[in-house]
Amino acid sequence: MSTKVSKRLAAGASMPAADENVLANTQEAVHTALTRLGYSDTVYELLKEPIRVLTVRIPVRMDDGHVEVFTGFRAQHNDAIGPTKGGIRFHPNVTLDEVKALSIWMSIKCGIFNLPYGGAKGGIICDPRKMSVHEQERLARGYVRAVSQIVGPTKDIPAPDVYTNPQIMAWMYDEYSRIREYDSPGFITGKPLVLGGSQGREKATALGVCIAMREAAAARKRSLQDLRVLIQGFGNVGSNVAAILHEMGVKVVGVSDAGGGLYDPEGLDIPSLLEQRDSFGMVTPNFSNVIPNEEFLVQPCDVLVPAALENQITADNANDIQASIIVEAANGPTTPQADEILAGRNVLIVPDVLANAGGVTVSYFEWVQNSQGWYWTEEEVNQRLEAMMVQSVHNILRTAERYHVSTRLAAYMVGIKPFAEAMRWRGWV
Ligand SMILES: NC(=O)C1=CN([C@@H]2O[C@H](COP(=O)(O)OP(=O)(O)OC[C@H]3O[C@@H](n4cnc5c(N)ncnc54)[C@H](O)[C@@H]3O)[C@@H](O)[C@H]2O)C=CC1
Ligand SMILES: O=C(O)CCC(=O)C(=O)O
Repeated sequence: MSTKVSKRLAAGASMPAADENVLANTQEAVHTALTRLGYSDTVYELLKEPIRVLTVRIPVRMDDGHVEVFTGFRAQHNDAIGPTKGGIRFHPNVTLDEVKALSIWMSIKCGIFNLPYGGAKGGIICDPRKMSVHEQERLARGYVRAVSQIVGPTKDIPAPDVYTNPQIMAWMYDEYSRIREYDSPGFITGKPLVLGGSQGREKATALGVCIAMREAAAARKRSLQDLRVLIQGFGNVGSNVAAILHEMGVKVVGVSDAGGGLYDPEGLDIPSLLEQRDSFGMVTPNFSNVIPNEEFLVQPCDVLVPAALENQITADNANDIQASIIVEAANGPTTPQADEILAGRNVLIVPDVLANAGGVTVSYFEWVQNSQGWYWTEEEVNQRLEAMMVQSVHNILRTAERYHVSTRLAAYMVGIKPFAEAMRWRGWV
């Protein structure tokens, strides 16, 4: 760990456990990647934090008549390449540091996939599971009013993330268009199809994860059809990974949600679980044989797909994880200490910034279609996504081999380089 980061961690009494501080971990990874590529400390100085962060307070009239004030954030990491882009998360544990880290990860994804964007991310501290639909709508609209000055189709383009969905994107799109007094479909992606959404966006992150899994398995000389897969999280990403794998004839032996996990070594009945799933990705309340979340990740499997939240694979469970391949669908699921343990055990990791970038890639397709008013078929979307995923996975595997570094460091090196170069050409550094 660099001296700067160690000092920052030592100074922060109220910070989370050092190994679980997602912002410090991300800064450390960016620093290592830039140093390895030979860039100066000035480049790191500009890339270690978002260039712009807005904290907003959003008053919302609740259904019982009282006003509740919510805190929200929008972090824009770097706009040297183009407008910034990234999802909005509704979750009770959202923090500013988390949103900043998520915005940096968005930049790395865009860099790896050569998308003409920098990264951004938004979050609101709230629990939509305890709010009515009308309260969620008022919150979504209030957030857009609060950040409207810094977002827009050529400035910063939001999208869905944890506990947000096409309906919330539709309200946000409507609110933004009213403020600007013209229809602006390119302001936000992940919209319903009838409002200019893209074919394939809903499943795009999951499809990208499955393509990355197939390529990683091939790199280990394994066929996907022979593998047993364990999926943590049964929301947009996790449930669609399960659905796609099931269609491909791959055995899904475990799925979990915020309440715990279900496991069957013979393979779960995925179509039935998909039918029972609620809009917040919960399925376990319908079962009595639920495994506690702490025990779920260490169940027997060949491939583990974390598709929930950050810091799930830690020094506490990394030695007991049985998968030989981990495909990170979630953002930031693995701590640096766990990474080291897994590397020592020769576990192949397809890092988040590579594995889950199918989502932002098809969001980019949506934005392109909105600007052209010309819409593609699902087949066209999926073919383009497949080509970009395969190329990116092989690029990262080759880079890891060439520089003798982990796949995560290789992904950071490939993803951060375009930002360093764009800033140099612009004369910023
Ligand atoms: N939706 C998208 O297009 C993209 C999502 N991601 C990432 O994928 C992850 C999942 O996102 P979504 O599926 O969109 O969210 P979602 O809100 O649709 O689903 C979240 C799922 O995680 C489960 N969960 C929450 N806490 C849990 C815990 N402690 N243990 C096990 N499960 C838990 C929930 O019950 C739910 O099943 C997040 O890290 C997100 O940032 C990354 C790229 C794009
Ligand atoms: O679709 C997008 O623009 C962003 C998706 C996202 O938030 C992510 O990749 O973490």
